[in-house]
Amino acid sequence: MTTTLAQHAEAEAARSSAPVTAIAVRDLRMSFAKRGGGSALRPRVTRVAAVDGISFAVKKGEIYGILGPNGSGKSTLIRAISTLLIPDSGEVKIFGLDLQKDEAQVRRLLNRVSVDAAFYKKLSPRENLLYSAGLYGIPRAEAEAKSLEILRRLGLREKAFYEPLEEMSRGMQQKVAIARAFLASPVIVLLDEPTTGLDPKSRRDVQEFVLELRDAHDATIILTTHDMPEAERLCDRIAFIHGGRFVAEGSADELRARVGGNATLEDAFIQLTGDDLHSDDQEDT
Ligand SMILES: Nc1ncnc2c1ncn2[C@@H]1O[C@H](COP(=O)(O)OP(=O)(O)OP(=O)(O)O)[C@@H](O)[C@H]1O
Repeated sequence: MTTTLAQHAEAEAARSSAPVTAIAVRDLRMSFAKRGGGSALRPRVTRVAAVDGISFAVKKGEIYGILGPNGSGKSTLIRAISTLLIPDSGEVKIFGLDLQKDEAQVRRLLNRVSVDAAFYKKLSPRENLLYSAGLYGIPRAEAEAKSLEILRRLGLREKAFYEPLEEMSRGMQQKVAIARAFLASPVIVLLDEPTTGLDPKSRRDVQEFVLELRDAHDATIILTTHDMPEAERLCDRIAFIHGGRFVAEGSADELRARVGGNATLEDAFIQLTGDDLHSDDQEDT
């Protein structure tokens, strides 16, 4: 069997004892055209910078959190890293592979979970997961056992495994999306607000599952959230994003220390961004 570029990059990473950079993002920029003002015949179109020159690096096995309010650019950043959007400029490297030049290789290393996950809604979680497993080349019996184990672990009752997805709540569908992302034991997982809309018990199930997976499989994870306790609990390092820019980066302790005293992470966010995480979204600011 020939060694792919990606396998080679991973093997190189495993050989070295120094922390390996899994994801390196350099000066990434992404803007969208937005209509506003002008007349009905001649609407004014302006460009809105959703991601405005972001650079950061994530080490192999790290859980890196991106914390910011609605409209701050989290999803756009995740979509650009997962090859769903082509950025205006900048560079993303995954284990040294270039996102655009080596797209096919990179795609095999990445898995993204978001609330807008695409499924065959008339089919059950079992059918959807077995279909995806087939695409990953996982044998059917193994896929069936693994899917069931992950869904149980995420607190989904077994009966739901066989019911059409369209009859399930959004939270349950979210768990199926998470199960699918972890089915193939991916090297890098991009979790776009994985617990938004989940009840407290489900949120905890998902958080514990994410921690276990990182510990058991050394997966590298980027996670976006607006939940402070979630960021503190899961993330080795956190970046505060505001208006498409990273305003601060560090461990939760480091971010709190930058503000001083007995500051909470929320205090740190407010002071460092000059904004409140729970204020109205940033889309029109
Ligand atoms: N497809 C698009 N077309 C036009 N504008 C977009 C598009 N996607 C995002 N935007 C704009 O880019 C900015 C950032 O949006 P983005 O969805 O990345 O924010 P977010 O931090 O993920 O928000 P949320 O927490 O609500 O998911 C917003 O101003 C948004 O309106």
